[in-house]
Amino acid sequence: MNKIKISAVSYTNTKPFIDGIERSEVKNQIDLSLDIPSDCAQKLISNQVDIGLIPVAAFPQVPNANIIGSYCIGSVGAVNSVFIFSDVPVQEIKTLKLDPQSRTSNNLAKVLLKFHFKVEVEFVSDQDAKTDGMVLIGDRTFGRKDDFAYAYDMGEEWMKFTGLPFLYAAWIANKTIPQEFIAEFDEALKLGLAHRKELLQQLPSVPNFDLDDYLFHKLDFELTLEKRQAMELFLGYIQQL
Ligand SMILES: C=C(O[C@@H]1C=C(C(=O)O)C=C[C@H]1O)C(=O)O
Repeated sequence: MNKIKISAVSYTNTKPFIDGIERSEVKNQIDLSLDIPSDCAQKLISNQVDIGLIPVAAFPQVPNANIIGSYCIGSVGAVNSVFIFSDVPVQEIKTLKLDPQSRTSNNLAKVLLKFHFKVEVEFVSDQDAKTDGMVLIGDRTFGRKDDFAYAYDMGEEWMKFTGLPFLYAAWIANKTIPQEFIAEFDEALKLGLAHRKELLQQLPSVPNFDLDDYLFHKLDFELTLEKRQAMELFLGYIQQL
């Protein structure tokens, strides 16, 4: 049987899932690659993989997109790894650098600035540009909050804006995947989440960052109905940008 090709996020947020796959027989049915989120999305869009843990902002670009399983990368309020870092208060931001590794959080920044903070901002892709602030996601944000005058946690701001949790990335397929495989894959993800304590013992500690709190309390991996509603709402806002 051909292996199912999967691209997953290469950040710490996905390590419990990878650990669960490694612990399970299902790994023998998978050809796994770890990529930055923007590449996970690109690989799924261009059919280089069958399933990706991809930024939900890219969902509309995926042919035959369907969410599989019961797990995701989400948060209920603050997530502590998706930020707008800035030198000035948000109301004074005029220019903002986007994160080339992101698809969801770049759009989330645009949505929050326009509809929640109600400020008009110019968005810049050039990483060398001098701007009032920047979007930064993933491990590169760990312990960085104090390096900037202002740090806005976008999971927290989204919750203030909508009263909903947020869905950053979901396991999305670009074709019909056999139900039997999905069930086995989902069990592996569940197993990985159940072994987070052991995983934490293997991970090197990060200065000024509480990894235990991050993997147990900030990230929320359950793909709930509310998170799906948040995704629908978010995609609707993106269309109004
Ligand atoms: C919580 C996070 O969620 C992520 C944010 C993503 C994005 O902005 O496109 C994509 C995948 C997730 O890794 C994070 O990376 O810190």
